[in-house]
Amino acid sequence: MKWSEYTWTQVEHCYQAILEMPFITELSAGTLPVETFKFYMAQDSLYLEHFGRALSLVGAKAYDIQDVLAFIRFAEGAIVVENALHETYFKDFGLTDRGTMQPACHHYIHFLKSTAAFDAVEVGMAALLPCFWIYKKVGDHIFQNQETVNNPYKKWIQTYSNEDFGALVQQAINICDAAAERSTPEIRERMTQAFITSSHLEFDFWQGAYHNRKWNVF
Ligand SMILES: Cc1ncc(CO)c(N)n1
Repeated sequence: MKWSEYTWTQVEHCYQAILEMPFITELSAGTLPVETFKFYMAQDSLYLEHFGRALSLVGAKAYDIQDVLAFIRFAEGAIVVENALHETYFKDFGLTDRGTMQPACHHYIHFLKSTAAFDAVEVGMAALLPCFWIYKKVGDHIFQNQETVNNPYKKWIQTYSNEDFGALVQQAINICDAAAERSTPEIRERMTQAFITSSHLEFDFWQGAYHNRKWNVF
């Protein structure tokens, strides 16, 4: 069994729970409050910028030159999506200031950056994989179960259910499988743990947005 196949079985429950989260079901139905989506979008803009930085760092550490190239392209892609958020979604939803990182985003990004910086490169790759894979699966799920014609969040759904994103996701999975294959059982276990942690943090990112979770103000 491939590392990715085994590891996915470890997050299947988390993934099923994500599909049932109010953020996801309401986004899918088009009934998610606009203020909730705006909070999510502002946080996601910050997320994507720093996700791009973490991808670049893993790219710089990769052994295989093709993997270096792939991660640099992923990083570019994350920053291009961030720009698209700013150019279109922010304007569509009347958002001007993205503000500062709130707890869920802060936790996730700092986990990604510290894993990318301090752990083995394979573990960094595995930590970054749910950002691709879970979004693709959630995007496809929402796309297939859509009932609303004029969903205000249609563009978001298209971003993650389209085939171009699907190809990138498959490439990221393949790179992780090849890296796992070349590594040791100990590293593979750390890869799995990092993948599980990031999957939980994906859940928490949506949960934090749904509940408008912010730092205390003193
Ligand atoms: C929190 C989060 N994870 C993954 C993606 C997709 O790359 C995103 N836009 N935001």
